[in-house]
Amino acid sequence: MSGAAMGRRQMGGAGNSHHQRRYSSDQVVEYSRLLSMQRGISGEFPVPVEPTARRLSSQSSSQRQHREDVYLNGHSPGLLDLHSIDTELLPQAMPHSCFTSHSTFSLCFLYLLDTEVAELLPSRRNPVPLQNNLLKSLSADKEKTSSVAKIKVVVRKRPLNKKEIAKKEEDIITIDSGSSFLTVHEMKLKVDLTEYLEKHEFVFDAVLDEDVSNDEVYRETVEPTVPAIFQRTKATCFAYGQTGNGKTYTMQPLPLKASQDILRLMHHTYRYQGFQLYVSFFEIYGGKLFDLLNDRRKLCMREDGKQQVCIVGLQEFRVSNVDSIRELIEKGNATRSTGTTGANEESSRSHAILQLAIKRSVVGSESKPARIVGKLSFIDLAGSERGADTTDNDKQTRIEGAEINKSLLALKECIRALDNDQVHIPFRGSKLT
Ligand SMILES: Nc1ncnc2c1ncn2[C@@H]1O[C@H](COP(=O)(O)OP(=O)(O)OP(=O)(O)O)[C@@H](O)[C@H]1O
Repeated sequence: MSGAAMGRRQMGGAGNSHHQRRYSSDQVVEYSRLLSMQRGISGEFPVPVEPTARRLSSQSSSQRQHREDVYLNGHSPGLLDLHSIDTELLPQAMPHSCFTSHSTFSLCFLYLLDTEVAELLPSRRNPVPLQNNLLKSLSADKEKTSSVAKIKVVVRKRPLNKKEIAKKEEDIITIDSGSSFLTVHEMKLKVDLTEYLEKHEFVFDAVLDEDVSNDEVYRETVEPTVPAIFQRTKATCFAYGQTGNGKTYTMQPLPLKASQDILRLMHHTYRYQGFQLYVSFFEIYGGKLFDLLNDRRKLCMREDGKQQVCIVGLQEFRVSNVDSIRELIEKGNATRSTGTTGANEESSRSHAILQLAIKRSVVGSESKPARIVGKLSFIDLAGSERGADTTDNDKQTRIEGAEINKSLLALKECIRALDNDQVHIPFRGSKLT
């Protein structure tokens, strides 16, 4: 569906210009911006039909060469550390305040991990191998010297929904199958008001098309991190994107799949080594914390003597089989705050954080509390919203939207500070951070 629609758009314009982004972080920013802007023009194009295959094969060899050059000269799709993430990872998205579900139909799906884990991860699948030795050594150095975290950015496209199809909205993204590229087609107007399409190509660590299953999403994103959490690593996987673009749909199956793998490792590879698995699930709603596994009990966030942030009163459940984990996850999901926005009838109005903690008791002192070894956190962020998406909504929904955007802005500030190696990271900007 999307391919054909894309072809139509491309051919429908009076001309084509072609932009390729050079840095992954720019990609995230520019990508969000472009997607946001499309709303105003959706459904306004002439629609001559041009199948995707023809469109792609009609690309000139120089275009293809250019694309390869970009890959070889700086688009190593390896694990990104924060130094390679542009400081403007999220900010442009927020001030633009023009998020819309109607033609923004993909989400950025990221995970961050502690430095230790980078070495433990299997080597990435590079669609185009780095051939330049200098580049190779630079990227190796970068991986080694990354002092804070590693980040991997995966984008998943969702299909147009019924509402969008009914409104004859256009699909503005094409993905070359098996590649890490995606193209956003932006309609522009010349000074003489003739329309033309500008193509923007983006490279991410991975790009998943609309027909990709949740299992494949898991394999691409979370699965490689699971063994690492037995090796004193904390990994965080979060879904970012505007309201209605599929964050919850994508995130919900992941913790259960991860738990299955964790239990398998505990019962086989790490058998008799004293590892235990704990589940906790809470949400941040309106700047306050609520335990989703304990009747939405209000929780407090405190810093201990070691400057570690603790969530006081959060219930953790020790689990040893998949069924009990499934029950807990379902219970938490059912308790989560949802509402309706102009863009999503069942919109999550909170950031939901599900944590799978691996603990271990010291041999010989089983009576003492087990110590944490590693943690896998899944954060289903609330969707960012633009003002126009909330005009139909009541006051409460608009207040929620403002609070959500505020916390996402704080998240952006932290990523920016980490990226700039700043001494002060504004983690106190929001409960989320
Ligand atoms: N990849 C997909 N394939 C099929 N349907 C999808 C896909 N992604 C999302 N959807 C559908 O789109 C709708 C909105 O998705 P979802 O609730 O996950 O969005 P969201 O980003 O979590 O929104 P919000 O931020 O408002 O909570 C749902 O009905 C969901 O089933």
